[in-house]
Amino acid sequence: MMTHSNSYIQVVAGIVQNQAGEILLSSRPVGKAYAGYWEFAGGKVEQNETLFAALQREFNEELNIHIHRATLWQEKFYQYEHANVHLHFFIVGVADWSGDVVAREQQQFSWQNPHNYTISPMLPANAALLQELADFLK
Ligand SMILES: Nc1nc2c([nH]c(=O)n2[C@H]2C[C@H](O)[C@@H](COP(=O)(O)OP(=O)(O)OP(=O)(O)O)O2)c(=O)[nH]1
Repeated sequence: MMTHSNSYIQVVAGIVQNQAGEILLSSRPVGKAYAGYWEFAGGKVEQNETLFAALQREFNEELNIHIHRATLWQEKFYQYEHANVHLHFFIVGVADWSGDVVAREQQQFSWQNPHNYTISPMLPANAALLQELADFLK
């Protein structure tokens, strides 16, 4: 069991589903590390913030949607050249969010079929997870 809570930045990311069984991907804005790469919306957890509160805050800030409920699905550790991250991936089912999706931070968003992505590149830390997700959602 890895315990890296001191040296690893805590990050939350949400896998939001729609009625068509698609999942929501976001592109990283210009100016950030890996700008233009696709990821699940989310971001760094702040001091004294729960993972779920961070997820709610990031989705409101970035995509204008409200998360009512989310289920922690997977955790991953990854070492980038810019940071070491402890990623917490949440599944947000079709009934677990509301609002109209609006890209509020100069990013793009795209609803994607988890069995057939038409966008790239994806963040390298997510490669294995995207495979597991296709199996999980089939
Ligand atoms: N949001 C998100 N981040 C991910 C995913 N996969 C992955 O490796 N990451 C990494 C990229 C970044 O190093 C880190 C998230 O940090 P960030 O810089 O985007 O967070 P933030 O929005 O809070 O950034 P900032 O306010 O500090 O600019 O986690 C993912 O699917 N979603």
